[in-house]
Amino acid sequence: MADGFNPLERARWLRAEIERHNRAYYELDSPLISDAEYDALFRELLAIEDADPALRTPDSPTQRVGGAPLPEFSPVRHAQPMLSIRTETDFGEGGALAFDARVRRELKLADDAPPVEYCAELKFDGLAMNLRYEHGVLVLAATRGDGETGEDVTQNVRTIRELPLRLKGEAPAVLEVRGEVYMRHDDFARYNAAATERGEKTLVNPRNGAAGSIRQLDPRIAASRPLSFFAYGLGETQGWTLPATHAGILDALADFGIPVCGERVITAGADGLVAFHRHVGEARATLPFAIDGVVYKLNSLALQEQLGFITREPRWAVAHKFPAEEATTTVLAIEVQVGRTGAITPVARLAPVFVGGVTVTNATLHNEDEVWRKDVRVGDTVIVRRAGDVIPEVVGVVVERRPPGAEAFRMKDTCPVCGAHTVREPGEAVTRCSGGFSCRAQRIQAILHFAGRRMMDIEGLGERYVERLVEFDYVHGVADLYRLTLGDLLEMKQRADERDGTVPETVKAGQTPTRWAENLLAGIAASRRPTLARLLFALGIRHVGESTAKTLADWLGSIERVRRAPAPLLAVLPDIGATVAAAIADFFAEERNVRAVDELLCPEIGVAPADEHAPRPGLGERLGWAELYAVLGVPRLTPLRAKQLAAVVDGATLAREGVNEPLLSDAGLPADVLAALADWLQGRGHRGLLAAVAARRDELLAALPPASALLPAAAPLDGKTFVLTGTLPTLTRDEAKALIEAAGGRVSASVSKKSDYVVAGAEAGSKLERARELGVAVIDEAALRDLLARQQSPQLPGETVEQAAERAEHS
Ligand SMILES: NC(=O)c1ccc[n+]([C@@H]2O[C@H](COP(=O)([O-])OP(=O)(O)OC[C@H]3O[C@@H](n4cnc5c(N)ncnc54)[C@H](O)[C@@H]3O)[C@@H](O)[C@H]2O)c1
Ligand SMILES: [Zn+2]
Repeated sequence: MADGFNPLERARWLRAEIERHNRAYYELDSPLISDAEYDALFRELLAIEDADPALRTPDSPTQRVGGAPLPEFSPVRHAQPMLSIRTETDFGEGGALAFDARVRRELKLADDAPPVEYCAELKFDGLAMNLRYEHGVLVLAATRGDGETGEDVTQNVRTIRELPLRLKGEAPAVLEVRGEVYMRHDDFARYNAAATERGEKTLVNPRNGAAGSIRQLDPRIAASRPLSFFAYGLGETQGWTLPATHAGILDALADFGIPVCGERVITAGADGLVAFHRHVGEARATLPFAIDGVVYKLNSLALQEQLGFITREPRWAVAHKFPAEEATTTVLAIEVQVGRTGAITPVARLAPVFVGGVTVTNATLHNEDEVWRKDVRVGDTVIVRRAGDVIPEVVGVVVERRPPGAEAFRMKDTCPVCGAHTVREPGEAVTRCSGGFSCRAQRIQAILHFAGRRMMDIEGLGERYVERLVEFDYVHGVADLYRLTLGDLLEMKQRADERDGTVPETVKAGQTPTRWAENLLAGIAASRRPTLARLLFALGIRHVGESTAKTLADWLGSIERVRRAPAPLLAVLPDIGATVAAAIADFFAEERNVRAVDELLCPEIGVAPADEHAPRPGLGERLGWAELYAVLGVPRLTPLRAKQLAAVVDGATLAREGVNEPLLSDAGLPADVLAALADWLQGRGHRGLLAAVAARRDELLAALPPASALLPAAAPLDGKTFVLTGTLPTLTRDEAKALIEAAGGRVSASVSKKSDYVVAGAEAGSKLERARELGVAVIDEAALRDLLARQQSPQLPGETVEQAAERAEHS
């Protein structure tokens, strides 16, 4: 042949290649290529064999089903062969039209004959299974294998909880149920999370998870993997009058107690099939399990019989697939991206591949651990997944196709953008650039976030402009956006064009060359009066997402109040909690952030929330004594205990009467907490503080004083470890321990390098020696009391430290 194409050779090669993939897929449950690629090979072979039937060998994969059964399992000869189904490759309406047309032709229906009735189901993406019930009892479960002979996996199938071991109702002598074993998305995720935790291998996808679990030799392993089942047809039956339709069979199986998927319809004609395909395509992402298409079946069993079978598939059924959500491609490079909070995310640059309906050129690798866990390397062949709108991700590597010399990925210890060193907090998966706002990448991302649609919604301020504005230093912080002039923007564009060597775009009809800049300035100006929630979200405070920003805006009503609210007070707002409250406090503790907010709000720039209001009326009610107790920072008084305390005594009474037994015995607080409370009340100025808060509660709530006002400094012994030894002059060992713990310290039994102090009394023994050896500070009871007394007296709003101390003296 002129072009060197030899169909005989090609067919041979395709057969060998398909065999190889069948083995990897069916026998080893670890495919080397994506289904789409496999299907392409299979179609090509079909086409060659169709063009020249002489090339069709009896052992061609087109003439057979699946793969050989594994020798580890007992073989099961199927009473009726388990076939495959023909796949329509047209993902659009064409697939449904072609099937309906074929059925009508083969049934020899006249053009004006009424539409054919079909049963349409989902095509579950799992593993085909034949369940044999004899007199209602499950006696055998077998895989499809090569269609003739499967594997006996009864032990493993018995572990599927939703499958009845005994059928409901009056069961026939023999009933073989055909269906799919699959793994639900949530079970898959939960299993993988647990496996990761145990340091075990994770499952690549639910399909492989199901297939791999069923073909475990150890039924305990299968039992540990959460599997599910849906029936879709029958094998052999004895002693049963078959229903007249396929839909009738499914209903009957459901009545026997076998799981049958509810997403099925009886419909008529090509239109009905098209509608079902479209409907399922839209619902696909929300289904709790994976499907790879829908299946159409002629509903009437009589008509099914009339059509019969060809080699490996019935003529009366077809699979109409959806575009694959997974594909294989190669990794061209692994780059890292720096996000708004400095988080460094590895990203795989990929050879372009069509998946999930779009061309994908990169996929997130999440973080360093993920890259390691999946061991993705440059040059690797990887399986990429893109489902719905989610960011494409690399699900796994085809290790067999790794080129020699491919090197494992290593995260550099400096930021690729600013060169600052990177840090990874213990217990965190994320590596961050420590450059903060001096890192250009972080600045760019912060500004992009600020301008985003759900934040300040600055029209026209896309990635390209932000990059240039930052790069050429027209914008450093977000406030600078509002200082930009037309001159700045045009100059920036000119500099960028000169540097990039781009010819300025030719003037489009009706567009002046400055139109874009005017539009951008108009977009910036139009963003000046956002809602408070948007502004708060836009600031990019860690953990403050859209809904948290809304809560803050709702309850507090002004950015000033959000800034001044003490963290424990924020923490009692609905759905905020300690982490978020701490993040907000951290944000405003940074000088630069305060300055940025001040700048934005200054009259010259004129960004101002359009909806400031007084604190929500309910705030005063909500901040009952429970919350105020929590705010006051009494040691050991967790929010829950604060609630218990508030249930029996308000702050004014407590300030007046102190911890007295009859008053507090109803609170149900542990003795050590009561002791800590009593102790706290003895502390300098605490009673006075409580009384003052009680007297001025409404005022305080309205003003939401600065954080420093209501909060004691960190407990004096926070994080310090003590060891007690010998007999102290006045304190018992338990009392000393309680005091230390109430002040945030820890008492340990033995001296180590980690000990901060050894408190030694009379007749101290070996611990004292050990402390001296290790150079740990040794103190006596008096010194301990000094440490305990170092607690500062909290201030009230507007008070200096001195004034607070003075007030404390007088109380
Ligand atoms: N990636 C690879 O290397 C590789 C190798 C071999 C096969 N494959 C994939 O497997 C497919 C071929 O395998 P197949 O022969 O099992 O065909 P198939 O999976 O495309 O279709 C037949 C199977 O569909 C299942 N099914 C799910 N829902 C059903 C329903 N409602 N009614 C009837 N059957 C239903 C049954 O288990 C049945 O055996 C190929 O299209 C390819 O995508 C991939
Ligand atoms: Zn950096």
